[in-house]
Amino acid sequence: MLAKWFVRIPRTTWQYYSLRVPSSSRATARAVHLPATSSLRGIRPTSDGTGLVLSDAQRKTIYALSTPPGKAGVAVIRISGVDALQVWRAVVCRPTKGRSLVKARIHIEGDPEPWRMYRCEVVHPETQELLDSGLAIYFKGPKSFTGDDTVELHVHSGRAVIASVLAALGSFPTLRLAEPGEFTRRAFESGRLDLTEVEGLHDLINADTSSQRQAALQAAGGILKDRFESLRATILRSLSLVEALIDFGEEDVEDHVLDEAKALARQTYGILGSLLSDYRRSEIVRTGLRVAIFGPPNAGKSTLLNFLAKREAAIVTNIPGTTRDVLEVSLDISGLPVIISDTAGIRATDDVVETIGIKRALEAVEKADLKLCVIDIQDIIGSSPVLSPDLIAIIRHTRPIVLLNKLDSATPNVLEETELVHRLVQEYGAVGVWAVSLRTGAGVDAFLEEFGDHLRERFALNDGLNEEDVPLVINARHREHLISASNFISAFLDQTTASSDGEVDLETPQDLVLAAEELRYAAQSIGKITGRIDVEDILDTIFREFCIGK
Ligand SMILES: Nc1nc2c(ncn2[C@@H]2O[C@H](COP(=O)(O)OP(=O)(O)OP(=O)(O)O)[C@@H](O)[C@H]2O)c(=O)[nH]1
Ligand SMILES: [K+]
Ligand SMILES: [Mg+2]
Repeated sequence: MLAKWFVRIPRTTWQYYSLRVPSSSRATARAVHLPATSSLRGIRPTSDGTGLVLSDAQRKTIYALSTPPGKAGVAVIRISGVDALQVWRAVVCRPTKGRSLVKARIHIEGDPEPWRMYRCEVVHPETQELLDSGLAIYFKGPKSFTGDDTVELHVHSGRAVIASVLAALGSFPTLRLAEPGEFTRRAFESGRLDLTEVEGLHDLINADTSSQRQAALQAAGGILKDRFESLRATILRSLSLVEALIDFGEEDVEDHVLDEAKALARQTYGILGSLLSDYRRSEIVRTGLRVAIFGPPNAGKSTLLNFLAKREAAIVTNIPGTTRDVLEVSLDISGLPVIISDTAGIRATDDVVETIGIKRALEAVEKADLKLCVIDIQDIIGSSPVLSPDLIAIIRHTRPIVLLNKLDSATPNVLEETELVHRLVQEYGAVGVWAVSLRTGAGVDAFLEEFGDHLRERFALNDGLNEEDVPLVINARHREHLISASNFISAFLDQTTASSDGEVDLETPQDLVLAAEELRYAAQSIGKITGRIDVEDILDTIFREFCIGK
């Protein structure tokens, strides 16, 4: 059981440190000595955002395979915690020439130099049996990923080798297998990473496309953290001005103090607004851009999907009305994650199933970030073009990119003489028209290249996400706290803004105290994003999503 006790060290009238420590004597000693030490390792803020918690999980040494299980060149096994060095002393031996499995092993003299790779043999700590030969490295805390002493064993990645090394580590009574994400959790708890960096790391491991990788690197590298911390600092500066007014009264503080506090709040409010308005773009980078393919039957919509997916994802036949349901495929187009859906051809029909399919097609088009209308080029050539009024109405409404397919069936300069092409853009509002043959591949490369550029341009997803002025990629959790911070700041501004008679409605100091409270809550909301404010309830969710060994 954890005995909770708190050491409160007053800082200002409203800030204090508190410590919650386990009841073991060692932890107690650390807690008692804490104020005198400069290092705050293993300590993080408490729920009120002003104190610090000493993590009890910090004690146990954990180990796990950090590379995917299975046959490969190298497997990395990580051991992290106070006993890491002890593990090294017991299992890491000097490489020897004769490969006898049973002969006495020579342990490396003295302790390893940190951050240096050693060629070694890995042996069982009790039987001294040779398990594998490989490499070992010792990271001395706090300069390690977790912040604790860490040893990495690089062995051959075979099931039996990995199993024997893990079993050997399991024979240490003080070691236990790490839970999913536990190494990262310790990095967070020791203050090496904040929550946005943890999330960035998670996204980096799961990044499939280059834009996801860039956004994840941005977060993992602390850019999000820095921006959020600076927002929080601005709110706190505003708050300290209001606090000064409260503490010293209007007579002793210069006139413009409240104005200055409000200007800072307004500035923050603006930044929050632009972060939030950019959320859809963030979502696109994180989860993918939705593109819907639609058009008349038999235009080659499913052929296009298969072409993009590089596999036979959808059924293609020359029978109009082949596709009935919406079919979704995740793709990487020019480094962007794209979820592309193929839909039923739009036409008037009595078929019940097809009718439902067409309804779903229209819904998918409505939902999509980008609409791609595929039309058989034959349908628009000649004196009597056959685009249905329904389809024209949908084009007008959705402003799609139009792909004229089956160029192979037309004469090369067909587009110049086709009036409808010009009308598609000028009258119906298509954002672009390309002509291709999905059968011969003519025009397809040019289309894909320009399509990729179009996506990047339209959603401001240019290369160089790490540049200062590039918008940040935020996730749903960040968004929630940004919204509440924005609401609190707006409430503060309301409460301190001149009423209709031109007088600021702050009759009593009490009013100012209440307004200040809004700023305090706003700062707390931002603090929750970085994990500066204790967010115990969501930690489990975040770390559970990691794999074991990370
Ligand atoms: N000549 C020619 N035929 C093509 C081309 N692209 C596709 N087709 C053919 O057109 C027919 C219809 O293709 P699909 O991909 O099934 O068309 P769809 O738009 O998905 O049709 P539905 O699902 O029925 O609405 C098939 O026979 C394809 O082989 C092309 O560029 N040139
Ligand atoms: K078809
Ligand atoms: Mg189809």
